[in-house]
Amino acid sequence: MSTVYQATASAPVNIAVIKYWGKRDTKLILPTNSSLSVTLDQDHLRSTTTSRADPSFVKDTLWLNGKEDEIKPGGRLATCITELKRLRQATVENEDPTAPKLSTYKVHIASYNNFPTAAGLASSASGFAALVASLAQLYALPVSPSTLSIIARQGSGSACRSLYGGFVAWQEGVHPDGSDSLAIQVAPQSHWPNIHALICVVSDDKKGTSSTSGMQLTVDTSPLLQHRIKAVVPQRMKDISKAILEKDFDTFARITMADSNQFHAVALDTEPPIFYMNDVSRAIIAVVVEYNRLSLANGQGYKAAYTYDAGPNAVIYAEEKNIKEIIQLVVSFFPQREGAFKDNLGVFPPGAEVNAQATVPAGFNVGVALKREVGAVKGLIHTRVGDGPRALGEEEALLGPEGTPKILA
Ligand SMILES: Nc1ncnc2c1ncn2[C@@H]1O[C@H](COP(=O)(O)OP(=O)(O)OP(=O)(O)O)[C@@H](O)[C@H]1O
Ligand SMILES: C[C@@](O)(CCOP(=O)(O)OP(=O)(O)O)CC(=O)O
Repeated sequence: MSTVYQATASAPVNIAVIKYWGKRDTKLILPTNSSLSVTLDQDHLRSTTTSRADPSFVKDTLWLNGKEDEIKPGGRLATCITELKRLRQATVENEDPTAPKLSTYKVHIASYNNFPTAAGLASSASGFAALVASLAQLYALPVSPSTLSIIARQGSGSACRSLYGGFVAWQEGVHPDGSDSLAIQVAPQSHWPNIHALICVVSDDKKGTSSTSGMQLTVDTSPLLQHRIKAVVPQRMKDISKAILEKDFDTFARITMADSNQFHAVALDTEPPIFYMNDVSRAIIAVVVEYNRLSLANGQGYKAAYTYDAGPNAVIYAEEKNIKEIIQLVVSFFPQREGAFKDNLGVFPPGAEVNAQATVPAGFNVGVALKREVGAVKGLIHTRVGDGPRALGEEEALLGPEGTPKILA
């Protein structure tokens, strides 16, 4: 029997606290500013990808969630695959003439997201990171995650940050070829493991204006973006990195919310204007603002930080010690359908009905938002900071013996 060259990896989602919005080079995906994110725990949200190289395959093929996804020549997927084959040849095959020439074989790739694709839950980030991680493993590339991040970046900018766990910066870089536009780890998951996240799924529909087209419209038309790039982001990158290293949640929260607000302000400053948040998003902001007001009045500083990407879903970052109170508060305004809250981290007693846990802290002004109907927030995902891509065993492989997906859509 001939050798099967196959590898499986999973990769996490990341949610930025300093937002990437704008490219200076659209082909290489070079950003107009640096950004910084928290990698979320792939025990809860992940993309898993299996890659196989075989001389009998006739074309590079990708199945996403069991359905074939076209690999357009010159497109983002093709670029990532080509770059990884090039790296295999340069760093392995040219060094060791006995190494199998995997770079000359076509690949079959099967990937699965355990959450909705293209719904503003950063599936492109975990998806391209898992693709790059699985091919890097298949090709036994002797390179760092930062080097791999340069390739993932060319799949989707935000994907470069999912090559590391913990707290991750994407340095914008200065070289026109993009060789220094890469991800670095500011701090590992273990540095501040009690950073938790509550994802409030306001909508899991495919969004109206994609990040890719939206950000280019902003680059082309928004005067406010120029101010953001020059005068705001550089200082925020320094300040939030320091806050992370010092585990200073108060500063972390203040900068996170200010940066989300400014990202949505530059979207609004675009011609024609782009709106990603809706009334439910804004009501969640009102609840978090009041929660922090109360906490500040009690001398406890900020206890929750909201952030929104290119869609209406909220991510609320908080320290573990406050997350139960925050979930109880959120369900007071946004009651959940049965089963819509997954108690991934065991906040409530087993079998507890989450709506029955609803309560607001003493002194909280409930007039800041209206209580919504069940399902206005479709789901709540409680997760936390997590690790970087994982190599998985054969039992987790998504390709069957023939090199086609085990599960079809
Ligand atoms: N597991 C995967 N493997 C390869 N590509 C993927 C994977 N998951 C998603 N993608 C790619 O990412 C695209 C979705 O990206 P898009 O930016 O529209 O949505 P999103 O990532 O959910 O939102 P955002 O990046 O704005 O937070 C998919 O159409 C597909 O091309
Ligand atoms: C709002 C954001 O989530 C934008 C993400 O944009 P993408 O990485 O999806 O864009 P492309 O590079 O064109 O694929 C902010 C962020 O993640 O930093």
